[in-house]
Amino acid sequence: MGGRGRGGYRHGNKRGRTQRRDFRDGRPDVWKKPRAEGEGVADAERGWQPFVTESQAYEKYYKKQGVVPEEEWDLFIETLKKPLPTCFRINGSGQFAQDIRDQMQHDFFDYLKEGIEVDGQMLEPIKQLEWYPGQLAWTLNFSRMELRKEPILERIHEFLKQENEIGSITRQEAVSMLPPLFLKVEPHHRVLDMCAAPGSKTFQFLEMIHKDDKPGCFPDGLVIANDLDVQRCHLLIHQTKRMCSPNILVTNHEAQHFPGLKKKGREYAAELKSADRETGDAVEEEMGLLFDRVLCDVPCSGDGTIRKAPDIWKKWHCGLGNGIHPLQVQIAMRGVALLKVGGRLVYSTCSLNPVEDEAVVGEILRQAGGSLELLDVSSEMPGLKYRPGLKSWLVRDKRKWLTSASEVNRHRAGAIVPSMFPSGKAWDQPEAGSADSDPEVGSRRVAEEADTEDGKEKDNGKEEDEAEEVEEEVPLEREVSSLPLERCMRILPHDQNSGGFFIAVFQKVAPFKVHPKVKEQKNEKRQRNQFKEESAGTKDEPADSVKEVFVNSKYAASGTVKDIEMEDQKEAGGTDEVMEAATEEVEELNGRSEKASGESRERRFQQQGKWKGVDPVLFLEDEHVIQSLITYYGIKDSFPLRGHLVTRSEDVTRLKRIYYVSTSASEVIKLNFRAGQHLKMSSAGLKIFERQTAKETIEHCAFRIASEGLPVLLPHMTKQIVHITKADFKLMLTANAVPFHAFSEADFAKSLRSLLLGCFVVVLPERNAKGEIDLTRSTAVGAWRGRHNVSLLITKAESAQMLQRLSLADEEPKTEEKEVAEPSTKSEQEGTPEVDANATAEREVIAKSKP
Ligand SMILES: C[S@@+](CC[C@H](N)C(=O)[O-])C[C@H]1O[C@@H](n2cnc3c(N)ncnc32)[C@H](O)[C@@H]1O
Repeated sequence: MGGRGRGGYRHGNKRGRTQRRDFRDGRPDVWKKPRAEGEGVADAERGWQPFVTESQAYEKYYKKQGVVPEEEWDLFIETLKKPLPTCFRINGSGQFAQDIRDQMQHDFFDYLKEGIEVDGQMLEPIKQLEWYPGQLAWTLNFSRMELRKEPILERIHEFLKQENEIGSITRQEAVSMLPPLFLKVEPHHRVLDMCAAPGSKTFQFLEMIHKDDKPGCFPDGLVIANDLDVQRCHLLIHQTKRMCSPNILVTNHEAQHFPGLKKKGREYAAELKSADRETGDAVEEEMGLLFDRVLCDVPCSGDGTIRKAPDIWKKWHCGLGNGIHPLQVQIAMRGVALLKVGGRLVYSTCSLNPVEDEAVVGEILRQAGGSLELLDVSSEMPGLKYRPGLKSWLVRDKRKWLTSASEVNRHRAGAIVPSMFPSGKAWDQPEAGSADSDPEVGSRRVAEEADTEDGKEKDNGKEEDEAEEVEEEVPLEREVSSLPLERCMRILPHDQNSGGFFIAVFQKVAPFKVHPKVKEQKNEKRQRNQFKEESAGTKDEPADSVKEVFVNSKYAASGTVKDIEMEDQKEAGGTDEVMEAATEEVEELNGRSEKASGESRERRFQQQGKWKGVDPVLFLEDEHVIQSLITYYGIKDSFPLRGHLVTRSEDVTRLKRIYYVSTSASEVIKLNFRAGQHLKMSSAGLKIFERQTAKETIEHCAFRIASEGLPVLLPHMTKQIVHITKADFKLMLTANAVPFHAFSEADFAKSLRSLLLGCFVVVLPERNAKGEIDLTRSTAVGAWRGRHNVSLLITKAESAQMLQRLSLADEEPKTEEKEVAEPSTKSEQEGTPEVDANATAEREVIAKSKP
């Protein structure tokens, strides 16, 4: 749908509530000083200590790695100590996005082209991100104080805040916008976002998938957004809801073990039999769940985000990168296995560390053994300043700089693995011809061992870095990789006043075959874990593999990426309140049996494979329910319900919510059934119907339209719709339940009376030049028809936002002068759906407080 998530097709969804964080101020800003009693009081007197923005360990490490040319070092460090500018981009593309861009340009940015003076100081002008396609992204660098002092800046701030709230723009770190752009997602692509939460890049993928949508049509593509962390999955679901897309599945797996959904047993054998034996591998690749695009935005040390999270200065040590490297390789390799031949994969980190960056890319290429090409994408983003990837670097461990795996102490071999070095060669690489002679297997084996090392051994980088006082010699001889790692891109913060970032873009050129030895090791490991689990006899304990990753991800995320992303998300609308609501809903989907069995609601990591505690996604096949929906809302054949409605409950009588999935999502759900339900889905598609409880309406249809579902359903509805005038719409927005006789248009009251009791849709139509209703620009809101009056199914805040948006606020009537009756019967009050009880009560308060 044209305006999905872009403010174009405005409807009464929860965007207002989700986005109500201040555009700039909402984020807990670590740079912000705590509010002082008296503004003039000195920092020291107030007890506020500035962040320490230096770290010997960090500076030594990066100086020696040669990540930054010597002559730029001072500028690099100086930039790292400055707060990060704010960036935002206009959501979507096409005419609607260009209109907003032109409005911004004309109303605001043209005034600021030359910069602006505040307190005698010239501020930086607002700048376009040169490399962002369509000139749809900007960066601005004003402090709160500067915003307050200059009215034009204040107005810009307000404008951006409002547009962010209604979903026309998204605030996102500039460099974080890059991976989806390099993936070049098309509407027919199946995309896997392996480590997706909180979802800023998933949101971009959905925009790309829906970029050519016509009202009422869905693309063939699909986005599967996965994250290990259950709570972050909730955030992801919440974030992507804004797009109102049925083309999304949110899953909750360890990315390195993401299920391939390959069919097993007889069906699989039969298909293989009918295929050409010679190309058995290719056939195997084509079966199961494969993707056109894969993003591995992996967990990392996050030291590229140090400007936004200056606490990293204090926490940084070289063990962070070393510890997460094996997991990064594993995740990427799983991505490679799940990628179609011809497809693209992006590996990205917000770390500048070559051990997390080039070393992983090198290992991916070695393990992929010719099935992958590292692409030179330097011409794909004109204007983007970046540094080519390094071919040579060092590994630091136990206060030593190491040039190759041969220098690693045997007792450290579990923590410092060969793949961390430029050559990737194992220290004990066996003779050619032996079973272990393949270097990829050698390094893989050590990586696997590293997994099973105890956390203490891995985690000792900090003490060693802190203890270091003596300047040691740096080896002069360095290994140099023979791989084309210069095709990777590192973005240094001082290049374009951004965060630090690393990207590598791959193309799969041939089927990838996991080395039999690696397969064997994996199986052995799986069996070991199973055995341990069984002998421990504690079903509640996650398998060891899960624990290992838990350690790794905690390690990677502690105080860095996770927290920052989480804060970002909150800033983008994920308030605690919203998180709770989202959590509750997803828990209901995911965790009913978990709750029933008394397990902790807070449990974040669940078992892989045949998971428990998560209700499966089921197709709604109850003909009575489906028929009642079709009849009540007059749903056309152009919107097929059969095979597209899913639920989480087998018991139709207790069904609370119904979700709509696109054909592409439906196919994956079916495949999941055939393959034995290995995919653990936290959410599927978008919520389209919710159960209504009012007795008199249930006989017609037990479900009302959910706000997210309205934009996709409306173009296919023929019943329960009324068109409203601005004046009457305003009345509905400002008042509680409005009696039929209170509307100014007699015809409108008549059409209301002709509706069936229960849910209906109010449309404030916008017409195109030909006088036809343009649904993409019209406003549509779910409403409730009682016996004597009607009310909108939105909250007070959403009403207020809509009033403002429609520029109706100025012409508001004095609501109290216009008598608005209360619902006349108790049953009618009871008939108003629960979610609206608050909304209507809140609206009443507004109405009464109006002058
Ligand atoms: C860098 S963040 C991803 C940011 C995200 N791509 C975005 O743009 O909003 C890394 C994510 O990886 C998740 N994670 C950590 N270990 C993981 C694993 N083994 N499998 C899947 N996800 C993992 C973390 O929960 C975190 O949400």
